[in-house]
Amino acid sequence: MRESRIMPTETFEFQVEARQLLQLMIHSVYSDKDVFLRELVSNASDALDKLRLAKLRDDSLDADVSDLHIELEIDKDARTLTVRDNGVGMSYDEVGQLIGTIAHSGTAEFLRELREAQDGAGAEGLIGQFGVGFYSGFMVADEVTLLTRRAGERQGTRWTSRGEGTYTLETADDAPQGTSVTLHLKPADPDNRLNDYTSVWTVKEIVKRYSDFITWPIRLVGETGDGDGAAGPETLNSMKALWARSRDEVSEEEYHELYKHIGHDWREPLETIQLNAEGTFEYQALLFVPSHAPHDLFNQNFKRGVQLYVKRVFIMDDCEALLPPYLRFVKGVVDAQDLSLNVSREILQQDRHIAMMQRRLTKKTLSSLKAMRANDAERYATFWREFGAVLKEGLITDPDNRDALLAVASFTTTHEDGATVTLGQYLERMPEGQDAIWFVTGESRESIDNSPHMEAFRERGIEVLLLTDPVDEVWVDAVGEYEGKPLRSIAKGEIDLGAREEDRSEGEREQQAEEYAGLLGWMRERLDEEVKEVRLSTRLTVSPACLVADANDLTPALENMYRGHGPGGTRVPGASSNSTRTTRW
Ligand SMILES: Nc1ncnc2c1ncn2[C@@H]1O[C@H](COP(=O)(O)OP(=O)(O)OP(=O)(O)O)[C@@H](O)[C@H]1O
Repeated sequence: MRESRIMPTETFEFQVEARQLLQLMIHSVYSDKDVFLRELVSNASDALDKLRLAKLRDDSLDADVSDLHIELEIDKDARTLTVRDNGVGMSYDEVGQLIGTIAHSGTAEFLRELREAQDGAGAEGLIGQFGVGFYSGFMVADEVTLLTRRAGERQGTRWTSRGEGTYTLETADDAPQGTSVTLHLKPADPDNRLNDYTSVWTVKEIVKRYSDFITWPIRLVGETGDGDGAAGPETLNSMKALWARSRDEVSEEEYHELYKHIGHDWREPLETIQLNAEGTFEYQALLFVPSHAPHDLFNQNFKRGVQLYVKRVFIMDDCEALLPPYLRFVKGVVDAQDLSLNVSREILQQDRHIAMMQRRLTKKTLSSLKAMRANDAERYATFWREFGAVLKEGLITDPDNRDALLAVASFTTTHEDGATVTLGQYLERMPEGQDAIWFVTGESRESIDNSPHMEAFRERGIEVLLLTDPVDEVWVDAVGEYEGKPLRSIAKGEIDLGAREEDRSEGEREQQAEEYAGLLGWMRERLDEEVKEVRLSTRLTVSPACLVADANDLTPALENMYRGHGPGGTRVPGASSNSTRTTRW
């Protein structure tokens, strides 16, 4: 037991961002206010997971884990609803840190997006993404009290706020282990979708809808509306671990609610992937592909990975060893039978079984994406728009799965506006005699369209892949060729597209070269510092001149990126090289 200390009641100001968020909650942009209960139950469930794990790892921890559960208590007279757990709880300092501030890095961006979305339909979706769970209580309550005691500590803490800029903190001697959050409910206002949360029926219905899969019992105590309650408190959820059940037993809605719980997302996932591995090393996995890319997907410290359970016991969030970095957008649960409960991140990185699991989960995910592409083009287009740039990193870092990745990697081309093709489809419609897969890279579609390099290709009707993600510069190099056809940049090296009717004959070209030799020589001299060579070209039809890189050089877009002018903070794995240029006239 830790020493207790008496702290007088102190009033604190919310951090600026927290205050802004609270204001948004109070004047809620979120039409479905019922979700506050999902958020509080979700926090309670996490707190129970944490305590069970802490006790497993340290048996001397002075905490009771004999009946871990969540309680919902309704008091109609006082118009309160309390969500209580006997989980890990929080210390006095933790309450101040976790509840009074917003630790999430993306908060500033979130607030900006939220303000922009205020008038649009997007605002609702944003809230779920940014871990503002606890604050959602202020959508339905005008005062919130949190009483908590950290497992192993003697003294508790009481936190109270009306959400108006300040909160109070005081020590409490009467706090049981765990946390209770009491909401002093606003009057019901069905017109604004503010339901009566003192209604037993309403509360039961919300739990069933949003939290049925929570693996801890959620019990209704106090006013249960069921007579004298002699049969003991009623458990509202079925507690079924969805990943351990066969797919035909579980509804899509149930999967989606689990996704929202673990993915901290409000929207439905795009795809649900289930895997049940039997044999010497058994595990079950339930993976989800979100429908939207998170705002920090390309940040170096993006938290990636799925939740790891061992025999139904939660072990860790963000277990990155189970999927490669290019699948970092995948969320889900993996429950392994034969791992130690004490397994650490370091051990996982070196474990041979984990490496096998990663291989299998990767293949399963890629085959699901392939099936999605084949069966539901529209859904796949959403997937590719959101996550294509990430998946393409795999073309560089995961040669073993390169074919599977190329089977789903989709590119816009000069042929069909908006429609995408795989390299396979490009080859299928490639005219006889074409000896390369042509591509162009650039920062945007517009810059590509205006590129003089496109002229000859446009003129001859040769299909060109339009690549605008920074990673494109690198994977085309790493992959090099597809089915024997080299991938070639239209902006690099000598290009011979074959003669057209109106093209000049060899003799004429030689004559021209002689005619312009003086001018070219003069230019070469003047531009000596800037370019390697100046020569006549057939690749232009309208523009007078263009810059061309040598076949092995960086393209201008990549060069820009390395100089720090490119898309900020973006990581491109495996890039290298330096640059020289040729100017053509
Ligand atoms: N019932 C609880 N027991 C113990 N700690 C809690 C409880 N509720 C909240 N916390 C702590 O407060 C933190 C902030 O909670 P909050 O709901 O605001 O965000 P979050 O849970 O981290 O994110 P999200 O809502 O996206 O899950 C939690 O991460 C947790 O550490």
